[in-house]
Amino acid sequence: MILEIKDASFGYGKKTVLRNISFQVGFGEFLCLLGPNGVGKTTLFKSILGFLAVKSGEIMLNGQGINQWSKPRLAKVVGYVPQAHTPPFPYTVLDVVLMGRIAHLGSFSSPSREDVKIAEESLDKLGAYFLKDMTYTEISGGERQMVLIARALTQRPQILILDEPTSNLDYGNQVRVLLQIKKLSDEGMTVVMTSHYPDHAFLCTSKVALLNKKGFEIGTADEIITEKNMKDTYGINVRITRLADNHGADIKRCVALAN
Ligand SMILES: Nc1ncnc2c1ncn2[C@@H]1O[C@H](COP(=O)(O)OP(=O)(O)OP(=O)(O)O)[C@@H](O)[C@H]1O
Repeated sequence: MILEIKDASFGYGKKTVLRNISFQVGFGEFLCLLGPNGVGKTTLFKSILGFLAVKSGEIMLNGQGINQWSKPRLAKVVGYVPQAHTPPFPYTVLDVVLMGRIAHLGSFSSPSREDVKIAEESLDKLGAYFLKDMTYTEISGGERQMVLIARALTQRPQILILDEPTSNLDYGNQVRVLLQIKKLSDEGMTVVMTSHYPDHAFLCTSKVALLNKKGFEIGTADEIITEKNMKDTYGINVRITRLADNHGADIKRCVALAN
Protein backbone atom coordinates (compact mmCIF):
# COMPACT_ATOMS: atom_id res chain seq x y z
CA MET A 1 0.00 0.00 0.00
CA ILE A 2 1.27 3.50 -0.80
CA LEU A 3 0.72 6.24 1.77
CA GLU A 4 1.28 9.74 0.43
CA ILE A 5 1.05 12.96 2.41
CA LYS A 6 0.85 15.97 0.08
CA ASP A 7 1.68 19.40 1.47
CA ALA A 8 -0.57 18.76 4.48
CA SER A 9 -1.03 20.74 7.70
CA PHE A 10 -2.37 19.13 10.86
CA GLY A 11 -3.87 20.36 14.10
CA TYR A 12 -6.90 20.88 16.32
CA GLY A 13 -9.48 23.65 15.84
CA LYS A 14 -7.56 26.89 15.30
CA LYS A 15 -4.28 25.36 16.46
CA THR A 16 -1.89 24.16 13.73
CA VAL A 17 0.62 21.61 15.03
CA LEU A 18 2.41 20.63 11.77
CA ARG A 19 2.65 22.61 8.54
CA ASN A 20 3.33 21.70 4.91
CA ILE A 21 4.36 18.08 5.40
CA SER A 22 4.98 15.93 2.33
CA PHE A 23 6.29 12.36 2.18
CA GLN A 24 5.57 8.97 0.70
CA VAL A 25 5.91 5.43 2.09
CA GLY A 26 5.44 2.51 -0.29
CA PHE A 27 5.12 -1.29 -0.35
CA GLY A 28 7.68 -2.93 1.88
CA GLU A 29 9.00 0.35 3.27
CA PHE A 30 9.45 0.86 7.01
CA LEU A 31 9.37 4.50 8.12
CA CYS A 32 10.38 5.58 11.62
CA LEU A 33 9.15 8.97 12.78
CA LEU A 34 11.49 10.61 15.29
CA GLY A 35 10.86 13.84 17.17
CA PRO A 36 10.69 15.32 20.67
CA ASN A 37 7.65 15.11 22.97
CA GLY A 38 4.73 17.23 21.79
CA VAL A 39 6.06 17.89 18.26
CA GLY A 40 3.00 16.29 16.60
CA LYS A 41 3.74 12.62 15.85
CA THR A 42 0.46 11.30 17.30
CA THR A 43 -1.44 14.17 15.66
CA LEU A 44 -0.06 13.06 12.29
CA PHE A 45 -1.11 9.45 13.03
CA LYS A 46 -4.64 10.50 14.07
CA SER A 47 -5.00 12.23 10.70
CA ILE A 48 -3.68 9.24 8.72
CA LEU A 49 -6.18 7.04 10.59
CA GLY A 50 -9.02 9.38 9.63
CA PHE A 51 -9.78 10.43 13.26
CA LEU A 52 -8.72 14.02 12.59
CA ALA A 53 -9.30 16.01 9.38
CA VAL A 54 -6.27 17.64 7.73
CA LYS A 55 -6.31 21.44 7.87
CA SER A 56 -4.97 21.67 4.32
CA GLY A 57 -3.30 19.40 1.78
CA GLU A 58 -4.10 15.75 1.31
CA ILE A 59 -3.52 12.23 2.63
CA MET A 60 -3.74 9.55 -0.05
CA LEU A 61 -3.80 5.76 0.16
CA ASN A 62 -2.99 4.01 -3.13
CA GLY A 63 -3.59 7.30 -4.95
CA GLN A 64 -7.03 7.99 -3.44
CA GLY A 65 -7.69 10.70 -0.82
CA ILE A 66 -8.60 9.11 2.55
CA ASN A 67 -11.69 11.30 2.74
CA GLN A 68 -13.01 9.13 -0.10
CA TRP A 69 -12.36 5.92 1.84
CA SER A 70 -15.29 4.62 3.92
CA LYS A 71 -14.55 3.84 7.59
CA PRO A 72 -15.08 0.03 7.11
CA ARG A 73 -12.75 0.03 4.07
CA LEU A 74 -10.07 1.92 6.02
CA ALA A 75 -10.52 -0.41 9.00
CA LYS A 76 -9.68 -3.42 6.81
CA VAL A 77 -6.44 -2.11 5.37
CA VAL A 78 -4.99 0.12 8.12
CA GLY A 79 -3.75 -1.60 11.29
CA TYR A 80 -3.06 0.61 14.29
CA VAL A 81 -1.12 -0.14 17.45
CA PRO A 82 -1.80 2.59 20.02
CA GLN A 83 0.28 3.14 23.12
CA ALA A 84 -0.81 0.44 25.64
CA HIS A 85 -4.16 1.01 27.28
CA THR A 86 -6.40 -0.80 29.74
CA PRO A 87 -9.91 -1.58 28.52
CA PRO A 88 -12.81 -1.33 30.97
CA PHE A 89 -13.78 -5.02 30.69
CA PRO A 90 -11.72 -8.07 31.70
CA TYR A 91 -11.52 -9.74 28.27
CA THR A 92 -9.21 -12.70 27.76
CA VAL A 93 -6.07 -11.98 25.74
CA LEU A 94 -7.39 -14.16 22.90
CA ASP A 95 -10.62 -12.11 22.77
CA VAL A 96 -8.61 -8.86 22.55
CA VAL A 97 -6.46 -10.27 19.72
CA LEU A 98 -9.58 -11.58 17.93
CA MET A 99 -10.93 -8.00 17.87
CA GLY A 100 -8.41 -7.54 15.05
CA ARG A 101 -10.74 -9.66 12.86
CA ILE A 102 -13.81 -7.44 13.43
CA ALA A 103 -13.39 -5.45 10.20
CA HIS A 104 -13.37 -8.76 8.27
CA LEU A 105 -16.54 -10.20 9.86
CA GLY A 106 -20.05 -9.63 8.48
CA SER A 107 -22.61 -7.90 10.72
CA PHE A 108 -23.66 -10.13 13.66
CA SER A 109 -21.28 -12.95 12.69
CA SER A 110 -18.90 -14.41 15.25
CA PRO A 111 -15.25 -15.28 14.65
CA SER A 112 -14.71 -18.55 12.78
CA ARG A 113 -12.20 -21.27 13.60
CA GLU A 114 -9.97 -19.69 10.90
CA ASP A 115 -10.17 -16.30 12.70
CA VAL A 116 -9.13 -17.97 15.98
CA LYS A 117 -6.24 -19.68 14.15
CA ILE A 118 -5.03 -16.33 12.72
CA ALA A 119 -5.24 -14.73 16.20
CA GLU A 120 -3.29 -17.61 17.79
CA GLU A 121 -0.64 -17.45 15.04
CA SER A 122 -0.17 -13.71 15.66
CA LEU A 123 0.41 -14.31 19.37
CA ASP A 124 2.80 -17.13 18.54
CA LYS A 125 4.84 -14.97 16.09
CA LEU A 126 5.50 -12.53 18.93
CA GLY A 127 6.34 -15.26 21.45
CA ALA A 128 3.21 -14.29 23.40
CA TYR A 129 1.08 -17.45 22.90
CA PHE A 130 1.41 -18.29 26.60
CA LEU A 131 -0.76 -15.22 27.38
CA LYS A 132 -3.71 -16.52 25.33
CA ASP A 133 -6.08 -17.50 28.16
CA MET A 134 -5.01 -14.82 30.64
CA THR A 135 -7.17 -11.82 31.52
CA TYR A 136 -6.00 -8.72 29.61
CA THR A 137 -6.49 -6.41 32.61
CA GLU A 138 -4.28 -8.67 34.75
CA ILE A 139 -1.16 -8.83 32.59
CA SER A 140 1.79 -6.41 32.65
CA GLY A 141 2.07 -3.21 30.55
CA GLY A 142 4.70 -4.80 28.30
CA GLU A 143 2.57 -7.92 27.84
CA ARG A 144 -0.39 -5.70 26.92
CA GLN A 145 1.79 -3.98 24.31
CA MET A 146 2.59 -7.38 22.75
CA VAL A 147 -1.14 -8.23 22.72
CA LEU A 148 -2.01 -4.97 20.93
CA ILE A 149 0.66 -5.70 18.29
CA ALA A 150 -0.76 -9.24 17.92
CA ARG A 151 -4.25 -7.71 17.49
CA ALA A 152 -2.97 -5.51 14.65
CA LEU A 153 -1.24 -8.49 12.96
CA THR A 154 -4.49 -10.47 13.24
CA GLN A 155 -6.19 -7.81 11.17
CA ARG A 156 -3.75 -8.67 8.31
CA PRO A 157 -3.53 -4.99 7.34
CA GLN A 158 -1.77 -3.61 4.25
CA ILE A 159 -0.34 -0.71 6.22
CA LEU A 160 0.64 -0.88 9.87
CA ILE A 161 0.87 2.27 12.03
CA LEU A 162 2.53 1.87 15.42
CA ASP A 163 2.73 4.58 18.09
CA GLU A 164 5.84 3.85 20.17
CA PRO A 165 5.38 0.07 19.92
CA THR A 166 8.33 -0.69 22.18
CA SER A 167 7.64 1.84 24.95
CA ASN A 168 6.72 -0.75 27.59
CA LEU A 169 8.88 -3.62 26.42
CA ASP A 170 11.99 -5.03 28.06
CA TYR A 171 15.31 -4.80 26.16
CA GLY A 172 14.98 -8.25 24.53
CA ASN A 173 11.32 -7.86 23.58
CA GLN A 174 12.04 -4.43 22.03
CA VAL A 175 14.48 -6.02 19.60
CA ARG A 176 12.31 -9.11 18.97
CA VAL A 177 9.22 -6.98 18.23
CA LEU A 178 11.14 -4.60 15.92
CA LEU A 179 12.68 -7.49 13.98
CA GLN A 180 9.23 -9.11 13.66
CA ILE A 181 7.82 -5.85 12.31
CA LYS A 182 10.78 -5.58 9.92
CA LYS A 183 9.97 -9.08 8.67
CA LEU A 184 6.41 -7.93 7.87
CA SER A 185 7.76 -4.97 5.93
CA ASP A 186 10.24 -7.26 4.10
CA GLU A 187 7.18 -9.32 3.10
CA GLY A 188 5.59 -6.20 1.53
CA MET A 189 3.66 -4.51 4.33
CA THR A 190 3.97 -0.72 4.56
CA VAL A 191 4.99 0.23 8.11
CA VAL A 192 5.08 3.60 9.87
CA MET A 193 6.08 3.81 13.53
CA THR A 194 7.15 6.42 16.04
CA SER A 195 10.05 5.86 18.38
CA HIS A 196 12.06 7.87 20.86
CA TYR A 197 15.15 5.75 20.12
CA PRO A 198 17.30 6.56 17.06
CA ASP A 199 18.93 3.13 17.45
CA HIS A 200 15.58 1.51 16.63
CA ALA A 201 15.67 3.31 13.29
CA PHE A 202 19.23 2.11 12.62
CA LEU A 203 18.20 -1.46 13.50
CA CYS A 204 15.28 -2.02 11.21
CA THR A 205 13.92 0.85 9.13
CA SER A 206 14.34 1.84 5.49
CA LYS A 207 13.37 5.51 5.96
CA VAL A 208 13.49 8.01 8.82
CA ALA A 209 11.46 11.20 9.17
CA LEU A 210 12.57 13.80 11.67
CA LEU A 211 10.18 16.38 13.10
CA ASN A 212 11.60 19.22 15.16
CA LYS A 213 11.37 22.98 15.63
CA LYS A 214 13.28 23.47 12.38
CA GLY A 215 10.69 21.54 10.38
CA PHE A 216 10.47 18.16 8.70
CA GLU A 217 13.18 16.10 7.03
CA ILE A 218 13.03 12.61 5.53
CA GLY A 219 15.69 10.26 4.20
CA THR A 220 17.59 7.11 5.12
CA ALA A 221 18.67 6.53 8.74
CA ASP A 222 22.26 7.38 7.72
CA GLU A 223 21.17 10.69 6.19
CA ILE A 224 18.84 11.77 9.00
CA ILE A 225 20.37 10.45 12.22
CA THR A 226 23.40 12.71 12.42
CA GLU A 227 25.08 14.18 15.50
CA LYS A 228 23.89 17.66 14.45
CA ASN A 229 20.28 16.60 13.83
CA MET A 230 20.09 14.80 17.19
CA LYS A 231 21.48 17.89 18.96
CA ASP A 232 18.97 20.13 17.13
CA THR A 233 16.09 17.78 17.91
CA TYR A 234 16.73 16.57 21.45
CA GLY A 235 19.16 19.22 22.72
CA ILE A 236 21.84 16.71 23.74
CA ASN A 237 25.26 15.77 22.42
CA VAL A 238 25.52 12.34 20.85
CA ARG A 239 28.17 10.38 19.03
CA ILE A 240 27.24 8.15 16.08
CA THR A 241 29.40 5.04 16.17
CA ARG A 242 29.84 2.02 13.90
CA LEU A 243 30.36 -1.60 14.81
CA ALA A 244 30.12 -4.97 13.09
CA ASP A 245 27.40 -7.52 13.84
CA ASN A 246 28.02 -11.30 14.13
CA HIS A 247 28.07 -11.56 10.32
CA GLY A 248 30.46 -8.66 9.81
CA ALA A 249 27.72 -6.29 8.62
CA ASP A 250 28.03 -2.66 9.62
CA ILE A 251 25.63 -1.35 12.31
CA LYS A 252 25.41 2.24 13.47
CA ARG A 253 24.59 3.28 17.02
CA CYS A 254 23.66 6.62 18.55
CA VAL A 255 25.34 7.10 21.94
CA ALA A 256 24.32 9.94 24.26
CA LEU A 257 27.27 11.80 25.80
CA ALA A 258 27.31 13.09 29.36
CA ASN A 259 28.82 16.41 28.23
N1 LIG B 1 -6.95 16.92 21.44
C1 LIG B 1 -6.09 17.93 21.38
N2 LIG B 1 -6.52 19.21 21.29
C2 LIG B 1 -5.65 20.26 21.22
N3 LIG B 1 -4.30 20.12 21.20
C3 LIG B 1 -3.82 18.85 21.27
C4 LIG B 1 -4.67 17.70 21.37
N4 LIG B 1 -3.90 16.58 21.42
C5 LIG B 1 -2.62 17.03 21.37
N5 LIG B 1 -2.57 18.37 21.27
C6 LIG B 1 -1.36 19.22 21.17
O1 LIG B 1 -0.73 18.96 19.92
C7 LIG B 1 0.69 18.98 20.06
C8 LIG B 1 1.28 17.70 19.51
O2 LIG B 1 0.86 16.62 20.33
P1 LIG B 1 1.15 15.10 19.92
O3 LIG B 1 0.43 14.23 20.90
O4 LIG B 1 0.84 14.93 18.48
O5 LIG B 1 2.73 15.04 20.14
P2 LIG B 1 3.72 13.79 20.04
O6 LIG B 1 4.83 14.22 19.12
O7 LIG B 1 2.98 12.55 19.70
O8 LIG B 1 4.26 13.74 21.54
P3 LIG B 1 4.81 12.52 22.46
O9 LIG B 1 6.16 12.14 21.92
O10 LIG B 1 4.92 13.18 23.80
O11 LIG B 1 3.79 11.40 22.42
C9 LIG B 1 0.97 19.25 21.55
O12 LIG B 1 1.24 20.62 21.69
C10 LIG B 1 -0.33 18.88 22.23
O13 LIG B 1 -0.53 19.64 23.38
